[in-house]
Amino acid sequence: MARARIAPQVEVPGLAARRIATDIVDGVLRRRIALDDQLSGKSAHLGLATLADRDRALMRRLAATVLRRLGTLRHLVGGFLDKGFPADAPRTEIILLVGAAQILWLDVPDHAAVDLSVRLAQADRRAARYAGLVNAVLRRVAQARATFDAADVTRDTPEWLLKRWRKTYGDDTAQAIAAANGHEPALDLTVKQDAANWAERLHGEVLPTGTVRTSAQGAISLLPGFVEGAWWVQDAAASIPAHLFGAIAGKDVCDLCAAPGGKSAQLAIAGANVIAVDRSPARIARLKENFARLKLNVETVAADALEWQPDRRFDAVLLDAPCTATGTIRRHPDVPWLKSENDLGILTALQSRLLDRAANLLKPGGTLVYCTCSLEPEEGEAQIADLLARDPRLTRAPITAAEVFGHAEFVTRKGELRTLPHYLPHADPRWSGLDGFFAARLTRKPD
Ligand SMILES: C[S@@+](CC[C@H](N)C(=O)[O-])C[C@H]1O[C@@H](n2cnc3c(N)ncnc32)[C@H](O)[C@@H]1O
Repeated sequence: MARARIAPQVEVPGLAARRIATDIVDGVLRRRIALDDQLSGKSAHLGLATLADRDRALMRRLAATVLRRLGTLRHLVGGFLDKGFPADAPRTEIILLVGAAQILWLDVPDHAAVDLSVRLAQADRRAARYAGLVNAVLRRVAQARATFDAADVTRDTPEWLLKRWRKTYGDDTAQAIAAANGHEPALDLTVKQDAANWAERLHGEVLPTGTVRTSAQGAISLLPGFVEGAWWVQDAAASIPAHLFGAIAGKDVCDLCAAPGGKSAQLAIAGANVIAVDRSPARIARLKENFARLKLNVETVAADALEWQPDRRFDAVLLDAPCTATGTIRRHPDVPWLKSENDLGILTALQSRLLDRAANLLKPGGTLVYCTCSLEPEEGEAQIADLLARDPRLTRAPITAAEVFGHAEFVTRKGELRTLPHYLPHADPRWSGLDGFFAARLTRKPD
């Protein structure tokens, strides 16, 4: 291929949003940095501050769409490349995927998607020589749009993960989970009080869980109710475990993996005396910010739960353990591309040590709720079965359908919570679904 000159980048409208989306997708796929970490906080992309609100929203949507539909995009675009994606200029692949996502799913005219992608290639030292290829391939993507079947979402789940879900849940359910993960979900909020009023103000609806689900777009901090601390962002499924303690007012509760604090906040609002522990000082700082905004008072401890030695035991312990997070792919489309089967072994070992610790922190007669946002049974059902086998002080306190807002499909035969991303169906897929969560409730026998 002929050597191409690198074009100085002329800032045409919309180019910065595409460039930053390309950087961020590249950051996930090649540098393995989580999407959220690139969008806010200390590692956030420096260019974000330069984008107008509209461009920032477009950029986020673009990066998330590429990650959500990565397998489909690679399949379609790869089909137009005789020699595969250029190995000597890896950014070319990302530019092509970002361009194709605009043509297939975003409201961007084809010529703009192609032109901006060519400009991105021209400005990159290595990809510049492939600018002509980017132009030709994206034109073919535009021509193929009408006939390409983009509905086969199973391509968007890595093979190892799909294989596990088929084994655990059967082919049809695995397919339904993959399909649910293909849709951008609505925003879920847990409100301090008066859900119906907030649903109206935010043009949303109240789900059976009490969650307010809204299609509100844009910066969260600009939505009504944020500044005064009327609500916080929390998926409907994530709000269920805290309810499993029942009447908790006045009880001493320890939340062992607490940050950023959604479940501690629910417990504090329900009247519990909460102590929120988390290993990460940065995440504890975020939790404190959240609690200040929500005007809630909670004791916090930045410590490793495995080493932390409190001077008392607790009526209730919540362990929302670190996990592969494979139940949250709808909201975190980078998860399948950042996690591998190796992570599972490391995390399950940590979870079982944390469970032993949690059991030791309970008063006799106390209640332990364990939960993970994983679809993998090793991080849920199997952890509890193993714990019950090795710790005779504990018994399962089965969860009933009535406790999970009448949703019998959320409860397993053993009385554990198991939500799947395709539950809570709605005619509009963006309004349906909830995270895949597991939860079990155990009690410690009196000494
Ligand atoms: C699933 S998140 C918790 C989410 C939180 N419960 C909520 O509802 O907002 C898991 C948390 O566990 C923390 N963590 C991981 N290992 C830990 C350990 N050994 N001790 C304490 N916290 C830990 C992580 O820093 C992370 O904040």
